[in-house]
Formats: sequence, structure tokens, C-alpha cells
Amino acid sequence: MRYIIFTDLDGTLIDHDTYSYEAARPALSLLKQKDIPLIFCTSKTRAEIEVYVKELDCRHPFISENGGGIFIPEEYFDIDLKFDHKLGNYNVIELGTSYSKLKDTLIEISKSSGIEIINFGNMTTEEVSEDTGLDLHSAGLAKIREYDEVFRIIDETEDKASRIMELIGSAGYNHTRGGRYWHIIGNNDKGKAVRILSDIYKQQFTDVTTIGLGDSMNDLPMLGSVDIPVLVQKPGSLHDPSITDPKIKHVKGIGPIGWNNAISEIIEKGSEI
Ligand SMILES: O=C(O)[C@@H](COP(=O)(O)O)O[C@H]1O[C@H](CO)[C@@H](O)[C@H](O)[C@H]1O
Repeated sequence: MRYIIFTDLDGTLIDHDTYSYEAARPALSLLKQKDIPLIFCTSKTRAEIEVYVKELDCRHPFISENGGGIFIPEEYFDIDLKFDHKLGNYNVIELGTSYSKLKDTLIEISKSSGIEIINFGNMTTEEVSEDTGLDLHSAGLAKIREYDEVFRIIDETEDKASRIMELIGSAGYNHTRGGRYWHIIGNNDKGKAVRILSDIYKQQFTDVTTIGLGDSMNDLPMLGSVDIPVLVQKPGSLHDPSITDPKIKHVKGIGPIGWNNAISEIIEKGSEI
């Protein structure tokens, strides 16, 4: 049996505030040593993910922008792979809607409803950096978006949020929420992408057990699509209280500390969390 690991980044493998994965180093080394595929499945852009691919020397497929794109390195699988197009050295399976359509729709919704928003497309790199705590270079990479627009509602109230989400639905699009932001997306989510990629791994290796790790609502579709779903704690030491599915295992530890605990329990000790 082979394990395949799908992981969220912000607030899960990397710390919500510092964006560091240092606390997860022991478990990351364990996966390398055992040659277990680690698949990033995040709201982050391809350009942002490629930084982690290089830093962690993690040459596996990855899933960008809430399931918008699945990027599979050429010749990674031996099986005959169906994909939508080639981009550099990737075969790309595209599930998302084009960024410009999503961004234009969001702006239109904000104007017609009179509800003010701020979105990455209308923010400078400096503003994204200040709002996220990302350094300037990383903030620039977060703005190179393909399948998902990121936004905040100014002076957010429940009423304003539900009106915006209703209008996004009427326009034929979907929404989700990460640790910091709302997102407008097309007919994709992390779960759909995880199911497609898991099926490909199952064709290649037959006996596969999938593990998924996340912290927030936008991880729920991913957690619902794996064999072993794991929720790490958020800053303040709580698990996201809106995630109540009893099948999801709650691991102790905030972000990468919880990530490290979960991987070492399951992979090293072979035990339940
Ligand atoms: O919505 C959010 O809070 C995060 C969630 O990212 P994950 O899916 O948790 O990796 O994503 C946005 O903000 C990040 C910076 O905090 C950016 O790096 C991402 O590109 C953006 O989508």
C-alpha cells in the first residue's frame, strides 16, 4: 500500500502568520526518506507554489487556486494521462474559470450591490504585502492569478457577506473562504481536484491510501475526498469550530506543529490520531 498526502499550505503546512514550515521539518524529511508523494493543494497561485516545490525539492503534481488547476510534471506517471494543455514542463488539467471573468464579475457585483470590497486585482503589490504579511516578492507571486480572485468585504457584516455570496451564486460562480480571505471561484474546489488526482495515482499504483491535511473551510471538500482527513489547530489553539464532520481527525498542534504530529503518528508510528 502506498500513501499519497494532500496538504493545504497557509495555516496548515506553513504557519498562518510567519509562513514558515520549520516546525514540520522532521515529518517532511520522513516523507522524503520514504518516498511518499506530497501534493500541495492550496488557494495559492502556481507561481507561489513553485517556490515551495523548489525549496522542498518536492517534484510531485500540485493543485493551485482552490482546485482551479492540477499541474503534473511531464513523465511523472507511466500511464496514459488525459490533460487539457501543456504549460512548460507540466501537463495541466484545468478545472477553473479564467481569472479575468471572475474578477470582472466580482467588481460588477460590488458596484451593483453597493457593498465595498478590496480584491488582489485592485491592490498594489505593496498593499497585498501589508495585508497578508507576505514579503514583497511573495506578494507579487500571489497576484499572478489564473483561477481564483481573493477579496475582503470592507466593514464586513453577516448581511453584507450573505448578499455578496448570493450574487456570486446568481452569476453562476462559487465562493469559498480561506484563513484570511473570501474567494470567488468557478465550478471547482479542492475536493474535485483531489479526487481526479487520486484516481490517477490509483491507476498507477492500485493500492493507495490518501491523507488530507487542512485547517479551514476551503479545505473541507479536500478533507471529504481522502481516506484519512486531518484538521490542524488554528492560532489560538482551536480547531475551526465550523468544521464538525466527525470523520475528520482533530490533531493537536497549531499549523505546522499539528502537521508534524499527524504525519509522524500516521506514517512513522502507524497509529490513529
Ligand atoms: O485565503 C487565504 O487566507 C489564503 C489561503 O491559502 P491556503 O488555501 O490555506 O493555502 O490564500 C490567500 O492568501 C494568501 C496569503 O495569506 C496568498 O498567498 C494566496 O495566494 C491567497 O489565495
